[in-house]
Amino acid sequence: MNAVAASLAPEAPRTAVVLLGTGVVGRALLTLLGTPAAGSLRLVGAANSRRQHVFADGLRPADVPDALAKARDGRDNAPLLAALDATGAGRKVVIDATACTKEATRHAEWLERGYHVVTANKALAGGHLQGWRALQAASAGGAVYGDAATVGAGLPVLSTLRRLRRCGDSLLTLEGVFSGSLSWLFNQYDGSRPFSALLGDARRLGFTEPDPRSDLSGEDVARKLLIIARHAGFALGSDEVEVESLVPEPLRDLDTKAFLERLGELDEPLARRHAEAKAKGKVLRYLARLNQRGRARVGLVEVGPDHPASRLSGTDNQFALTTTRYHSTPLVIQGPGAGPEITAQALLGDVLAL
Ligand SMILES: NC(=O)C1=CN([C@@H]2O[C@H](COP(=O)(O)OP(=O)(O)OC[C@H]3O[C@@H](n4cnc5c(N)ncnc54)[C@H](O)[C@@H]3O)[C@@H](O)[C@H]2O)C=CC1
Ligand SMILES: N[C@@H](CC=O)C(=O)O
Repeated sequence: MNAVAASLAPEAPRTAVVLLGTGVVGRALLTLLGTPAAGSLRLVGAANSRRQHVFADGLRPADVPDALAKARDGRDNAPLLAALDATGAGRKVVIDATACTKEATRHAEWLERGYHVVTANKALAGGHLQGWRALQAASAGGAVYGDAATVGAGLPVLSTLRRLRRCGDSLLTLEGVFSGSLSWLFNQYDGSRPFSALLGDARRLGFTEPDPRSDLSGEDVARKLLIIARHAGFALGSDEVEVESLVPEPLRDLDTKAFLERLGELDEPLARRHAEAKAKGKVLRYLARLNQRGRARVGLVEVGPDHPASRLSGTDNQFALTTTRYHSTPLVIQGPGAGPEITAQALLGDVLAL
């Protein structure tokens, strides 16, 4: 019997959870919810974009895909929240493992109603400034916003920044590689295989967003930059980040399926950029930068062998934080920054920290 199954008991659990999103990250989380580490949690509902299943006495995580496959079409969050209420649990948690903007816009409302929210979905915190402000106001009521998975797939970036700020330190500048998929792509890309073929691999490995244009357009990196900058006190609007998109103009407005059929059109422009960089003894890296005046830019940069980002491997992210106290040398946080297992662990970690 797995850990969550063992907690399928009539008495009120300490923590009850519902899971939105059973894709790459959601499925990895279901696996973790079946381990002893999650023994104190009761999963009472799960949903994908089309269906949901609710069971107030607790769902075995392994049974969720089957339960959703058998459920009728239809989505409504009210029964999921009602299932949380019905448990009488001390901590009621909505876990958002979707990339859905509509769900993200509800985060503040859930917090206001007393549900803790643990999210991998960056669309609210990294979207319009108004949404960020709504989140801050809603969190003041006591419900917790677990956001570790939104930056660096759980690397201790936001927690470190919060800790520094509590001590009176402040962020001066920020630079690094904030995308696991773009890091993996440019760490691998040497011109021998088409960029589009590598992108196909990155999708299969679960590193990209559901629509990889969110990565290639710089949108996902810009969101992470905004989340960090806002945590550091920069009230940056989403239109204040200069973003270089790697998606050729004719591919920008296609639906996802049509875009995926034309991935080959990415190859020529990137092969050219790669050859130009190589001729100068440099490599390409997709960098995010925030300067002391709050000027923010994300885009493709040629970096020489002396640049720290030139030495990254795999899906490594790198966050170099220069602060009033980490001044002569930045505080650098580096490690894998994408992948279902580590992202799911970041979600579980935030739930267990409540
Ligand atoms: N893959 C990774 O390495 C990382 C992903 N993330 C974030 O995790 C989130 C999920 O990513 P993936 O699992 O890779 O995507 P995915 O496309 O594999 O899964 C998304 C899931 O959300 C569901 N969904 C969509 N709209 C929904 C709605 N309104 N209600 C309920 N379910 C809904 C879909 O049916 C699907 O099950 C995204 O926000 C992504 O940015 C964050 C850090 C790392
Ligand atoms: N698609 C994202 C996943 C994590 O946020 C990335 O590539 O970094």
